[in-house]
This record gives sequence, C-alpha cells and structure tokens, in this order.
Amino acid sequence: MNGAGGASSGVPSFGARLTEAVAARGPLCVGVDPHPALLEAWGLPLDVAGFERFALTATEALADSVAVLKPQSAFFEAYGAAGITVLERVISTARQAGALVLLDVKRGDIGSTMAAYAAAYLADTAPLAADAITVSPYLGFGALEPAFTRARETGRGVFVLARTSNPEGHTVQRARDSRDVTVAQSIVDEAAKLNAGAEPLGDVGVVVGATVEPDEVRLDTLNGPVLVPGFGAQGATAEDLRRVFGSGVRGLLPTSSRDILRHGPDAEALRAAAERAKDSIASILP
Ligand SMILES: O=C(O)c1cc(=O)[nH]c(=O)n1[C@@H]1O[C@H](COP(=O)(O)O)[C@@H](O)[C@H]1O
Repeated sequence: MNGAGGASSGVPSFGARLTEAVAARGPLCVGVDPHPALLEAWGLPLDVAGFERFALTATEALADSVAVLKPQSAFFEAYGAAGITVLERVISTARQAGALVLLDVKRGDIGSTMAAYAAAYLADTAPLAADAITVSPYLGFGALEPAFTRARETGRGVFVLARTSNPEGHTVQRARDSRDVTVAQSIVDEAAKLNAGAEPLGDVGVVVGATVEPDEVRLDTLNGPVLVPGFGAQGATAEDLRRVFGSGVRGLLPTSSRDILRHGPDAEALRAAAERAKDSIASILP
C-alpha cells in the first residue's frame, strides 16, 4: 500500500507520524469523552458551556504531552451544531499542540457512502479532518476501501474494529467463517495485506481490547498500529497488555478515557494521571 513510508501525495504517512509521536511522547492515547457524569464530577453545568469547558480543558491539559487524543464524536453530536463547533476546536487545539487526533466515529457503510465519510473526516479541506478515524467493518472490510484510499492520499490513518473491549463483542467477532478463521482474525489479516511492506508502520490499524482473552488474534503480520481500549472503567490494567498481547507485538497504543478524565478539572492533575498511565504502560511494554 505504502511501502515507501510516505503518503501518495508526498506528505508523511500516518504510520510514520504515529511512530514519531509515540517515540517522543510514549504509547498512550487519551479519550476526550465528555460524559455527563464527568461534567457533574468536575462541577460543571450540564449545558453547552459546561460541555465546552470540559472538552477544551481536557484537550489543552493533555495535547502537549500525550501522543494521541481521541475525541468520541457521539458526545459532541449530542449538542448538535454547537457540539460540532466544539469538536472542530478540540481537533485544531490538539493538533496545534502537537498531538495526533484520532476521531472516534466508528463509521462503516456501503462504498459510495463510505466515500462521503472519508471526505468528511480524512480530506485536507474537511472542517472535521482528523489524523485518523475509527471504522466498523460490519458491511464488509472491502466496503471501507474509500476510507483507506483517502487516508493513504492525505497521510491519515484508519483503525478498524477487530476484537472490541465490550462484553458483547465476542458473539460476532469470535464467530468462525468457512475456513475456521474468526471474524476478528480475518479483519486483522485484511489490514495486514494493506500494510505489507510499509515502513516504519502501515496506516491501517486495528482495535483489540485489553479485556479479551489471550491469543484471540494473531498480530504478528499486521505491521500496523493496534488501538487497545478497555482500561480503568472497563476493568483492564496495564498488566493486561502482557496477558493479552504477550511480548513482541509492535505498534500497541493503549487508550484510556474516564480513568484519566476523572482527575480533572485541574490541568496538572490530568497531566499527572496521564504520566502515571504512561509509566505503568512503560513497565509492561519494552
Ligand atoms: O474504538 C474505540 O475507541 C473503542 C473500541 C472498543 O473496543 N472499546 C472502546 O471502549 N472504545 C472506545 O474507547 C473509549 C473507552 O472509554 P473508557 O472506558 O472510559 O476508557 C470509549 O470512547 C469507547 O467508545
């Protein structure tokens, strides 16, 4: 797909940019998830002003020290046009401070509509252009092709849900096809084909939760990033990185939202929580 390690437009590839950000700041993604319960815990009103304060406080506190920030789109969409305006500010604030933005939208549709989603999030001119997005492969991995193509052209990335952290995910994701391969593994294998030969890392990531059983998916040939959710509120700890992935898997990017955000609204406390998370990950990942 991108064997020379650069996007086809000549801009650095997402895989290269993520590798650089993680080398400089450590392998951690923090989710910007403005849950109403967190707004209340921060002493903020449950209105647009409180929501905006929450999202921007978290972003400004973390964007100059964390490799990746992951705003979850649903929380912003809930406030309509005002929420989308805040999301645009979160994206630009984070990127200006040097963080990569993974916009968590979990999109997936027929190819022609997928092209519209790609234009909305992965085009240079899009108001909501992020460095990467999350996508859902339920309509078939191939239906996501417009997103892969647009991401490659613009130096952006795509993270495909493979084995999610929630307890319900296994019914679909551990189902086996006629070759006796699980759905989750087939997603990883398709992503690996797109990443083949890319250096230092491909642009097509997968999502595998820290809450799943060991050895459910083989990642040795992926050559792409692995977003790993499920920490804190969903029960996983840094030790689960070792339990689930063993050693030697490249490109792991643990992500945590509520377990970091609950330390706000104080910016220093938010930063300290992110640093503690990095330290505990560093004690596990080589
Ligand atoms: O794609 C994701 O980000 C994601 C995939 C998955 O398997 N599990 C999962 O929890 N997530 C997201 O990661 C975040 C986890 O939030 P916390 O449980 O608060 O850390 C939420 O925004 C979820 O939507």
